[in-house]
Amino acid sequence: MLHSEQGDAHISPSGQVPIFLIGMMGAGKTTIGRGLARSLGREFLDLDHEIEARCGVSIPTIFDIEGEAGFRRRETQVLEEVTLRRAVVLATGGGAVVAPENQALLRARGIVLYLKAGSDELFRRVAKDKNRPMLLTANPKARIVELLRQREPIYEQLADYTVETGHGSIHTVLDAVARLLKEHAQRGENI
Ligand SMILES: Nc1ncnc2c1ncn2[C@@H]1O[C@H](COP(=O)(O)OP(=O)(O)OP(=O)(O)O)[C@@H](O)[C@H]1O
Ligand SMILES: O=C(O)C1=C[C@@H](O)[C@@H](O)[C@H](O)C1
Ligand SMILES: [Mg+2]
Repeated sequence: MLHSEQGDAHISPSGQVPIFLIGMMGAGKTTIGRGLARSLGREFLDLDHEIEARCGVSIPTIFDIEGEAGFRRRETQVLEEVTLRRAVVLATGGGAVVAPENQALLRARGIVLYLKAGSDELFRRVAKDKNRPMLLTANPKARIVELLRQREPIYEQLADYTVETGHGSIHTVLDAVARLLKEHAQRGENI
């Protein structure tokens, strides 16, 4: 549910409430986010890309220079800024939900949609991609299992809606999201 913060969120004109996608690496936040934004006629923002644009370097480089703690500080700063944008679909980073201050921003400022997939499928999707510093370990599959175990309760607790993305096509997921948002609007909720 959309909780108003400083009284601003609930007075957004129709079509202005930001939609935040949360979930693990490979769950489809970027892919589904782009498609959803296109179908709603909204701007699409990706938190990881916004961080990279502001820093002028890639996320792996930020991890190399500043470590995870430095990346997380930057992630919170950029999240604070981009969650104020109206009428956007925002794909967050896989770990953006962990910091309590980030949870508060997401909860207060928009509709939170959890894209959920199991560890086998997540691993299949990200295995060949070297751009994910959290997975640069001897056993990336075990790392995904562990991160999912830690984060799943946070994703579940933060989500207004959850959509399974581990099976079926991108099209099927986009249809399911569109249906949820339509029902949300039909209940008289802001969107
Ligand atoms: N049903 C589906 N829903 C979403 N993505 C799917 C689906 N089926 C296959 N895919 C593929 O899974 C991959 C999802 O990767 P994507 O980069 O969108 O994830 P992400 O959640 O943004 O990850 P990260 O947090 O690392 O940025 C894409 O290559 C996409 O084509
Ligand atoms: O799951 C994570 O902790 C991360 C996911 C990516 O989206 C990036 O934000 C970064 O690689 C960290
Ligand atoms: Mg992404």
